[in-house]
Amino acid sequence: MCIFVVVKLLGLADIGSNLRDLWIWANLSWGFISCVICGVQWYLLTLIKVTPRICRVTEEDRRCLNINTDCEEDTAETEEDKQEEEVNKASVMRLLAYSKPDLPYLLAAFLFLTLSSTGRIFLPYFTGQVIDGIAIEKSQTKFINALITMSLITLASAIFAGLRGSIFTYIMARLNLRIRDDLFSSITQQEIGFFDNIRTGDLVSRLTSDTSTMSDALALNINVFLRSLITSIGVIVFMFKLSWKMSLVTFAGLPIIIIVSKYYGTYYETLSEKVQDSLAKANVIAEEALSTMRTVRSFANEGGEKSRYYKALTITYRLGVKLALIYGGYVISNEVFELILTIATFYYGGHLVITDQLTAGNLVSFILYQIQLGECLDAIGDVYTGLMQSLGASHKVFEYIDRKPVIFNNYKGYEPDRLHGRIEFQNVNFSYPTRLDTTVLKNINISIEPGEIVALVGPSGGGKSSLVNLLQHFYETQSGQILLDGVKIQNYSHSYLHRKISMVGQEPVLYARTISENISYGLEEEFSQADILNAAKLANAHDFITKMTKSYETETGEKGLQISGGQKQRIAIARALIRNPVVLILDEATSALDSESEHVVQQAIYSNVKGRTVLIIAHRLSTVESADRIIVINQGQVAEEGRHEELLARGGMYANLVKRQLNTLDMGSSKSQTDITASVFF
Ligand SMILES: Nc1ncnc2c1ncn2[C@@H]1O[C@H](COP(=O)(O)OP(=O)(O)OP(=O)(O)O)[C@@H](O)[C@H]1O
Repeated sequence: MCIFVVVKLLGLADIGSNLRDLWIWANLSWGFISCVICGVQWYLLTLIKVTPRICRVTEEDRRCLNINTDCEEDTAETEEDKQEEEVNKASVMRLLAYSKPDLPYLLAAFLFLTLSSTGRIFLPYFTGQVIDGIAIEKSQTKFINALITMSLITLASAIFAGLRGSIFTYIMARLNLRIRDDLFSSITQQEIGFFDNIRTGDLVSRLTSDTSTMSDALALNINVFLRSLITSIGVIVFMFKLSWKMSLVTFAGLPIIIIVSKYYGTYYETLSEKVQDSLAKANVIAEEALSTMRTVRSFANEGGEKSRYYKALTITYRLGVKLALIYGGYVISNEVFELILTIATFYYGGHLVITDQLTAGNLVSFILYQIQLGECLDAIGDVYTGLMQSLGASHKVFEYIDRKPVIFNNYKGYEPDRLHGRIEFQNVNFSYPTRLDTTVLKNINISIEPGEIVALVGPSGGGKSSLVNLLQHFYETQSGQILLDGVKIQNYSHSYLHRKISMVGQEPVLYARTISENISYGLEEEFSQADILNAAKLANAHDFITKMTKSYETETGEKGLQISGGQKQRIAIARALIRNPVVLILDEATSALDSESEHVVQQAIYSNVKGRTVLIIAHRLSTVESADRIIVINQGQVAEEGRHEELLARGGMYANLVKRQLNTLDMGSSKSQTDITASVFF
């Protein structure tokens, strides 16, 4: 109907009707009004489809009519859309606020953008002038003048475009730096429970791809959007100036192209999102397999992992096929509509040139403008999708940047000059945040004196590691408190607490750095080379380190994979000892050592414990028996406590476990004494 109105107007103008006649405009207005009414009707029809009216159908109707929950889905979808819109609005504001420090650069970039876009608008006009000068007027002066003007405009526009591009890229780099820094710092502040619940791959993709997509929003999409918008406005003005009749032909056909593009675009976008999601799932599978390649190899499960990955990829592939079909349909229909529009323009333009209503040069200019407008509208469409993607990504990034950790790390807390190392657990009850329904520690009351060596023993899963996790303030207790020298651990400064309490964990993590850097990890220049050597000697690591060709400068590889398990443990012990901690926690820290090395390390620890409280979690009898006190933890409770001999005499759980252990050893009478002391206790 729109096209009909336009064609009627052009036809009347062409047969020489007086366009000032009222009846002509009344007729055209009627056509236009009916067009609007038609649009409104279509809109109302679409609304009916998604109104929750069907939802008022009773349960009985639903059963009789076998109506499913589609209507609920529809309403849910509209709710979701609304929410997404709100989120996008908030993200735009946030993104703009984030760009505040770049305001001077942004203003400069926008200035150059306006200048370069304005320059580009004049180019087709002068191209037409050159053609008119050559072909119609055959005037050398006219075409040379037009050529010079065109060259100057092109040159200026190129310089401005270059300046615009580099400033936007610079802004993008600055924005990226700020966002990544803020995001990484926010993530590293989160409580340990947060990391229990989230995949590392997820966080890494926030840090890498989402932050890039997000800065693209500003530097790339907004740049392209504004550039295309300014050019489009200028182009439309020129088109109407050259020929209002031809402009009407162009704009009559344009809505069809826009509707087709939007229809396909929305569908394409939804499918693309699905492809991205399925690809992310496949990536998780690949990441898991690649990061555990040793385990995969040792179970010879390469085939299993391959087929898991292939299955995930097949989903992406199927979606990809659908996407390809949709894309094909889109390109064909788009090209056909564009062809129709071009033919209409040439046909009508040719008619205008032949009837002397338009010059040939102006026709060429007009067609160039038409192409430019098509490009700009295409770019605006693409930018919209890109902008939405960026906003989606920025929403996720801001969610992490804004997240307040559940456990607050006190950065300016209590820092006494001297710490004695008295530890008290008072009525502690604890569940992990990921499993709140399971109480891991139940009413724990333990008091450890400064300088005492306490061994925590008990069956696996009893709660020993959870106790030391709490002592390091990795988690918050549900009730009760943990005191260090009579002060709640949460009142201490974060860095002070972790300088005074050092831990060597069950699977010590080394970084892909040199041995020397691993031992001094986190110490920031407050140590000497002698300190590193001393700590390594205490941990019985010095000898094996100096035997390596690069000695302390040997790289340990990713997660310390280039050295043995026992060597890794000794470096981790040296890393704990260099801090000269008041409380030393060894959670199965010597389990990978042979009994000889373990003995040396233990001697080193025991002879250096003066003024140091040591908490040892161990399964080996040799490690446990020489402790000042043994605490048996079973099912989250303190089952028994006392010295080795006392507990043996008491004949309780500890004694039973020792007896059972020794019986097992008696049966293997060929074992040496070393084997006995090294054997697994619990
Ligand atoms: N991060 C966690 N999230 C949820 N539950 C956990 C977590 N870590 C441990 N648990 C659970 O808490 C309970 C106590 O585990 P903990 O590691 O403290 O036992 P443990 O005595 O140190 O065992 P082991 O001797 O095998 O190291 C177990 O049931 C375990 O499954």
